[in-house]
Amino acid sequence: MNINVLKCHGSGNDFIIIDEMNGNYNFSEDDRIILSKYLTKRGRSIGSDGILFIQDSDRADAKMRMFNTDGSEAEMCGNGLRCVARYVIDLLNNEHIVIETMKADLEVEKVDDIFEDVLTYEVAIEPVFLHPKTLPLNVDQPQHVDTVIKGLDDSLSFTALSVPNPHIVAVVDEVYQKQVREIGQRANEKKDIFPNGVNVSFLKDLGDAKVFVQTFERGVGLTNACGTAMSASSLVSCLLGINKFHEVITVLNPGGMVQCVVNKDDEKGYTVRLRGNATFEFEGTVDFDFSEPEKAELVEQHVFEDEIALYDKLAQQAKNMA
Ligand SMILES: N[C@@H](CCC[C@H](N)C(=O)O)C(=O)O
Repeated sequence: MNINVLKCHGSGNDFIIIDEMNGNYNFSEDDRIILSKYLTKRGRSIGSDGILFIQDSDRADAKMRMFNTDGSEAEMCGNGLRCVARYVIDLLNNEHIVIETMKADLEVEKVDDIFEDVLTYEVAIEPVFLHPKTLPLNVDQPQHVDTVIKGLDDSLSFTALSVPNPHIVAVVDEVYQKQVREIGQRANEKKDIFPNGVNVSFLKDLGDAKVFVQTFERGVGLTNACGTAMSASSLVSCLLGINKFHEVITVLNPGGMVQCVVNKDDEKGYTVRLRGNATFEFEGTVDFDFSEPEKAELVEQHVFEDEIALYDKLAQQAKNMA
């Protein structure tokens, strides 16, 4: 069968969008898992950090479902939601819309560019919980803030939170990719501690409301950036007094940069607004046979060269700032 795909990224965290609202594909749940495992393999048909399926919603403007490269489905995806926001906003010609996700219906909107000519979108990251059972993290206290996780690593202190996918964040003096990978892999092997796995981030404070964040993503591995992780890390930086609630935090990452504002409200508790690019790379068609998924072939139809070049400038500036 032929499947239309749109390749996109948020902060270099890249995805394949498949529009099931207009595509009429009738995928089963198994089909989505197979597509996620095969189309995301780097060096093969496309390659990405996951697939974003856009579906009809009976209560919002559209529904986003996010699948990791191992075929697991995530509760939420911040960088992906910005890309879906752009796609649906363009489709409906409406700049403020609501997207249904697994745990919440989230407002998304087009906002002023955070970098010259790089189209920018803002998404709500909520609900946020600090109770370890919401990840789940098997520990016996109502919150796990800046504390060693027994059985993971004795030298690192983590804060655990769900936004609403599960995250742990360590504040460190220097970020070493090798260490992030090692701890990320270990955390995701230890099902007695994290039964559903976890996204693991290391945050370095750069001063002046700027931080650098590197993440090992559950179901994927090290990525250029993870939107929910940058939101979770920003919240942790406010909880630990590094940054301030209600103020813009610039989050640099290996793929670029975003802005986060962490809000604290008596009624809603903690919420985060995540703002950044949603860059389209190319659109095309994949010839896919579910009985021979490894033979999938991409026919590129249109490459968005100008957007790619404009984003490269942002990424370069982010590199200079980190
Ligand atoms: N990259 C995403 C998060 C994707 C899901 C994550 N790997 C999980 O399993 O929770 C983001 O931008 O938030």
